[in-house]
Amino acid sequence: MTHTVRDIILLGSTGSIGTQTLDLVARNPDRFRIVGLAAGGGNPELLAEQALATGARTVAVAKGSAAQDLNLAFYASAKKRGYSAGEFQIPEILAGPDAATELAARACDIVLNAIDGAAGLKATLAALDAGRTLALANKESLIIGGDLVARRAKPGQIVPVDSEHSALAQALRGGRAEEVEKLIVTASGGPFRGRTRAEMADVSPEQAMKHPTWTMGPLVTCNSSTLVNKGLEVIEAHLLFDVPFERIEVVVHPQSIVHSMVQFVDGSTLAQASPPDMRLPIALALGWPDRIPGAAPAIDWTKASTWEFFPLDDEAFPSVRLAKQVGATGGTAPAVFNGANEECVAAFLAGRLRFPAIVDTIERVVAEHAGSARSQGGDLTLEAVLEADSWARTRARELTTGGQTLS
Ligand SMILES: NC(=O)C1=CN([C@@H]2O[C@H](COP(=O)(O)OP(=O)(O)OC[C@H]3O[C@@H](n4cnc5c(N)ncnc54)[C@H](OP(=O)(O)O)[C@@H]3O)[C@@H](O)[C@H]2O)C=CC1
Ligand SMILES: CC(=O)[C@@H](O)[C@H](O)COP(=O)(O)O
Ligand SMILES: [Mn+2]
Repeated sequence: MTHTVRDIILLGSTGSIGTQTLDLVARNPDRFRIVGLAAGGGNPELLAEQALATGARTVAVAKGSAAQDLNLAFYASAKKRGYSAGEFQIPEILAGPDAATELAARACDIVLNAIDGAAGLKATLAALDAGRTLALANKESLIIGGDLVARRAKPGQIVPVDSEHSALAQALRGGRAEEVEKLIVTASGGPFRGRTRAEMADVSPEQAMKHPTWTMGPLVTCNSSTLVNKGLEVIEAHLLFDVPFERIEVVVHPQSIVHSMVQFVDGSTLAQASPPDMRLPIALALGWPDRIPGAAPAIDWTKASTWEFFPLDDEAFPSVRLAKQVGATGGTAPAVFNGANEECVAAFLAGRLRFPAIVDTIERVVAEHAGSARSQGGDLTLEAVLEADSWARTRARELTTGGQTLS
């Protein structure tokens, strides 16, 4: 069966999701073509190599100073490939903090946003405003943008890449919206599953980076160790599928084979199960609603296996409860939650903050925000979200430096 080739602009191409996406695209040239790549500028050699390998027309790099490195890297890569001068095309280079946003609005069929953190927000808005299908891995942009993002998206314009939300979207195909009883979001439980708060007091960044089942970028990996990732994912599920928070539950599933489930009013639960491999949800998002044959290995049912499910330990991991409160508050509260988290994760990974202080600080910054004028309602604007994000980062920094480090 022939397919129309879909042109893709990939934001965050040098990262974990980005590189897995390029692997998938390379294996399906009859379906997908890369027309644009964006990265931060931390790895110009890899970005140049990717651009030459894909023939991307345009390359965007956030660090303005990286443009020169990129140019040099293109020629070095071309030389390494044995290309003569006329054999390769130097792509257009966009450089600066808004380069990815400019690229996201360029002609294509799909923008896959795989930037990490709040930095992906403007590009998400630009892709939606340009009418592109947005394959969304950058969960933070939806979560902090909330209604600002949701009201710019046409029905079906945002397709989830996040494994749990891809699973939920698949299971939701099994019934009508009014037949949904609840969403069950699964969590690996992270590297510290089973520990008490006291037993996590002195864990190191290296320990937090040892995710039990997934290999991911540093921010989402640290967020999985505090369960902040799961809290973010509950808000993401609420925004994507319009299910109230009280009907979204988290269950710990250490094997990370069931990627989430939908329970219907008749008592039936539909689950999506596959070995933990992000190429499957990436492929489904790019091919939606079609499935891409061979996207990732399936479960080997000839082998014995055990799947476990446990209730979440809210005492040891309060971030999910906090995220639900923040999500229900809405407005700029999610931006404050996420901004404080990104600041504290950076401090923890740099060895400047103890692990328990990540969620403790988020809790305190969120509480201060709730009591301040800035959290008033009304139509959310980009300026208000960015201001709340910046305030939260500053406040988190103040609380965790100058001897005020929380327990
Ligand atoms: N990794 C995974 O398995 C999963 C990830 N996600 C989500 O997907 C997103 C990406 O995660 P992951 O791939 O792990 O992250 P990584 O840290 O591995 O990669 C982040 C990518 O974003 C680029 N980047 C950072 N800032 C900018 C910017 N301002 N403009 C353009 N590019 C930028 C980085 O470029 P550079 O290399 O130059 O710094 C890098 O290519 C996150 O939101 C994460 O929560 C969701 C589910 C699973
Ligand atoms: C693969 C993916 O979607 C990640 O968000 C993953 O879910 C993180 O694992 P946790 O379940 O430990 O948060
Ligand atoms: Mn996930």
